[in-house]
Amino acid sequence: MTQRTIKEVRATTVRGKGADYHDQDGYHWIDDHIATPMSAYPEFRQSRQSFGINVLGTLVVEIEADDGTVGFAVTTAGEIGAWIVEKHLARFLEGRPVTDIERIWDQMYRSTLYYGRRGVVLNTISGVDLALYDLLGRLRGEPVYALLGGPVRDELQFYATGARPDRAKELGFIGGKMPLHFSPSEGQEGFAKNIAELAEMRERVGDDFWLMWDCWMSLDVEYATRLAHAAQEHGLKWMEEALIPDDYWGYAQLKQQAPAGMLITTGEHEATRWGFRQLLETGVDIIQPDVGWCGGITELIKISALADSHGTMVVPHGSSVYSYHFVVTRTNSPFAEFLMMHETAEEVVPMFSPLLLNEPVPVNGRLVVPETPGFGVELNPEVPRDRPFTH
Ligand SMILES: C[C@H](O)[C@H](O)CC(=O)C(=O)O
Ligand SMILES: [Mg+2]
Repeated sequence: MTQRTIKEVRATTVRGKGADYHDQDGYHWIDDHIATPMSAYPEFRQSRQSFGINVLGTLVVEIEADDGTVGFAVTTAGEIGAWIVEKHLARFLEGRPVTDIERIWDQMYRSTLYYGRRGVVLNTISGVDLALYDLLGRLRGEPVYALLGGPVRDELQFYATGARPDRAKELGFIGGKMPLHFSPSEGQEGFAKNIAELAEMRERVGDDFWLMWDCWMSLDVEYATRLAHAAQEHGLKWMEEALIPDDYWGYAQLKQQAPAGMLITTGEHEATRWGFRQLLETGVDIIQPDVGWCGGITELIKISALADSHGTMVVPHGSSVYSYHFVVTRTNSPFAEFLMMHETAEEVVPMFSPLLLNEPVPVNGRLVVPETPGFGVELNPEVPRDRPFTH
């Protein structure tokens, strides 16, 4: 391949749906009285949008090579991310060879340490990193999974996240992860309703189907431990993100106190190899980095190797194609998540719809990752984008 250099980096933003999958209008299961850290405040219990879960919006990073080829990626970072890309990070890319992925990542990370390390800065770095992989794949005419060493299995199998594990079973998924609806602030009555929902879903799906709970950072160690023990008789496979991400000590305690055989999982709001090192030391069973938030593919390779050396599985959070191209290359990522973005979680729809074209979805719970170059998706030209900053 002719050595190509990066000509220009552009950051645009999109409002509504897209990578900010919480920015839904109208009824959606994903915003219907889900337990969160904000459930402590009754006025913010019913809707996550009420406390601003959708304020960021989508960031689209495009990287153009000197021959006009454009790679892109999407993540949750909106205008803040667009500013970081245009005003700060672009300098580490423009004029560099497109293969300088490690150097570019390292310079983006080190140069933002004084205001970054986690959160929206790492989301943004992830977006740039993924766009670079997309560009390299397009220039080489290869899917990203080939750049990562090639697949270790022929197809992916998925569990589904949504309010209807019973429907997920009919659709061929291997399990269903449902949101926990009631937080500790909703007392014993809420606790009983949580257990009743699980029991009812177990009735509907039968004994052999995986059922999991996504607790979205809403619990404390005492409540999570009690809930885990009460859930055991209903065959809960794992309890996800029970605690706030900074409570590494709480995760260690929860892992020790949880019933034998029930998995403790977390990590979608964690970032970088150092954050995941701390998490791995707690003994959790599965780590769940979001590829668009944890530092991108470049960082995920390191996180995954670290997890492998601990004997821990890596099952990325959501992330659509950015997850699929990675998961298919790693033996310690035996299955993938599919986030049901259908309003009532009854049908399979593309996760980042309507922003991406050609976004693959599982059929009968399975997917052969397409061999289209890069991540194999295109931006939908009908979705309006803004470029709030330039450099
Ligand atoms: C359903 C959860 O509250 C969240 O919106 C998605 C998530 O954490 C997951 O897919 O995992
Ligand atoms: Mg989750």
